This record gives sequence, C-alpha cells and structure tokens, in this order.
Amino acid sequence: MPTETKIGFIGAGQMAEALARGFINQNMVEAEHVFCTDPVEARKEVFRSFGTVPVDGNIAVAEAAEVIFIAVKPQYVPVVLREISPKLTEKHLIVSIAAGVTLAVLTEAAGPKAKIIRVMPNTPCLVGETAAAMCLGHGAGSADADLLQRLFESVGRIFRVDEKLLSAVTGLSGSGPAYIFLVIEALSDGGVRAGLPRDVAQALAAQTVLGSAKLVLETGKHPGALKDMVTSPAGTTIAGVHELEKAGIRAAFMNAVTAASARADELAE
Ligand SMILES: NC(=O)C1=CN([C@@H]2O[C@H](COP(=O)(O)OP(=O)(O)OC[C@H]3O[C@@H](n4cnc5c(N)ncnc54)[C@H](O)[C@@H]3O)[C@@H](O)[C@H]2O)C=CC1
Ligand SMILES: O=C(O)[C@@H]1CCC=N1
Repeated sequence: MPTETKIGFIGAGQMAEALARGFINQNMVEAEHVFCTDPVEARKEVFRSFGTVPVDGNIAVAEAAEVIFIAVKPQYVPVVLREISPKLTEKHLIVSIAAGVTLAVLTEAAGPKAKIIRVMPNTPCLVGETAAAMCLGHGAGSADADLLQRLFESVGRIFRVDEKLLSAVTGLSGSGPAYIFLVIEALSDGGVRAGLPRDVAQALAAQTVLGSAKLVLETGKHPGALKDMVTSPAGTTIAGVHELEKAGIRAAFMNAVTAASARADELAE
C-alpha cells in the first residue's frame, strides 16, 4: 500500500532517480507525493516525466515533503541543509544518502529539530534489488526506522549498522555495482574473444552474475562451496579459475572495497 507520506529529493540526479522510480514502481508512494528540486532543469524534466512534482528551490521541497532525501554530492550537503534548516520541524525526517557525510555534520547543519538518518543505497534499487544500510541519528526513532525499512525493503534489502561501518558499506555495496559492471563487461569481452556475438556474450555474462548471486542468496551456501560445484577435475572451470587466481583477483576486489571505503572516510573530513 502506498504510504501517505510525502517524499522529497533535494538533488534529482542518478541516485535520486533510481530511488524515486523504485519506490513508485513498487507502489510504496504515489508519484504525485514525490517532490524534487535540482538546479539542472533537465533533471527536473526527467522527474516530471514519470509523474513526480518538481518544485523551485530546496526550501520548497522542505515545505512540501516530510521525508527529505538529501541526494546532492557530499560537498554540497552542509550548505543545502543550512539553507532549509529554518523550515525544518520535528515532523521532518532528513535522509542523507551522501557518502561520508557524518551524522554529526548532518545534525549541525540541519539544526536541532529535524530527525536524521543516514542511508547508503545503491543503484539496483531501480530494479528492486538494492543492497543498503542505514544508521539512525538525532531524533530518529523506531517509527522512522520502520518507515525507511518498508521503503527500502520494497526495492531490495536494507541492514541496520553502526555509523562507524557505513564507509565499509559505501565501499562494498554503495560502489559495488560499478565493480560488477566491470566484471560483466570483461566477461562479455571474453565471450567475444572466444567468438560470441556481443549481444549474446553480454546477456550470458549478466545472467551468469545474476544466477550466481541468486544461488548464494537463496541456498545460503558459501560462495567457495558453490564454486567447487562448478570446478570439475582437470576441467574448463579450474583452468579459468587458475588464471583469475594468478591475476590476484581476490586481492584486487578487496583492495577496491578498501580504497572506496577509505575515500568515503576522506569525504567525511
Ligand atoms: N550514484 C550512486 O550510485 C550513489 C550515490 N550516492 C550518493 O548520492 C549523492 C548523489 O550522487 P549521484 O546521484 O550519483 O550524483 P548526481 O550528480 O547524479 O546527482 C546530484 C544532483 O544534485 C544536484 N545539485 C547540485 N547542487 C545542488 C543544490 N545546491 N541543491 C539541489 N540539487 C543540487 C546536481 O545538479 C545533480 O543533478 C552523493 O552524495 C553520493 O555520494 C549514494 C549511493 C550510491
Ligand atoms: O562514487 C560515489 O561517491 C557514490 C557513493 C557510492 C556510489 N557512488
């Protein structure tokens, strides 16, 4: 059932669009109860194209919505919150999706009245498969957490974490779709290298990632055990796995998550 809560997005960019479309597609909110603003008119047009209500200026979003997603780049978050803070009341829930911007910074900029929650989502919310985590800040209680839980469970999975782990979430699942898009692109290139048409290679690569992820999530088996189910003795798979191990693929992915998490911590400084 759509929530009657009015939702606003300050910043109508890629992540805001993925969230707004996801919530609407999953019937969690009526499009006419979704408000947004953005200095780039074309972004407002995109939001208008799927039935939401672009308004002029960030204060207008605070006046129209109770749940306000702060979806600007991290460096702009404090100035945006200071701009709208005179309009914020105890009924407002500020949901920051900005990498690295801490609850302390959010609370200082938003002022003493608004409730604050940080969420780190990712772009597969657009297709109902986000991996997200949240941590509660100033004034946010169980009702606020439950509302966000319902919203995000409609577009994937969300976990509660301590704020000190949110940079790890950012580096793993926030940035993670980009790592997997690289994997899909590289697997597709391997397929083309072996003679497959690009469209077939890309579809096979993406479906292999999707199916493998579903096997992990739905069987609960360890990825290593599932890998061992594929690697026939002296077969094709172990030859491929050996090449990946020689290339240090495990360390490469660990390093990617570590670097992205560290960057999130830098953004917090
Ligand atoms: N793109 C992603 O996959 C994810 C992004 N995030 C976070 O979401 C936030 C937005 O990221 P993206 O959507 O990728 O960026 P984006 O650049 O696509 O969107 C940001 C939007 O904010 C607008 N904007 C800039 N200054 C503004 C202001 N003063 N008031 C209102 N709007 C303003 C820009 O015109 C732009 O359209 C960032 O803080 C990022 O860390 C979090 C998780 C995933
Ligand atoms: O790259 C970024 O900074 C944002 C945060 C997580 C995904 N995209």
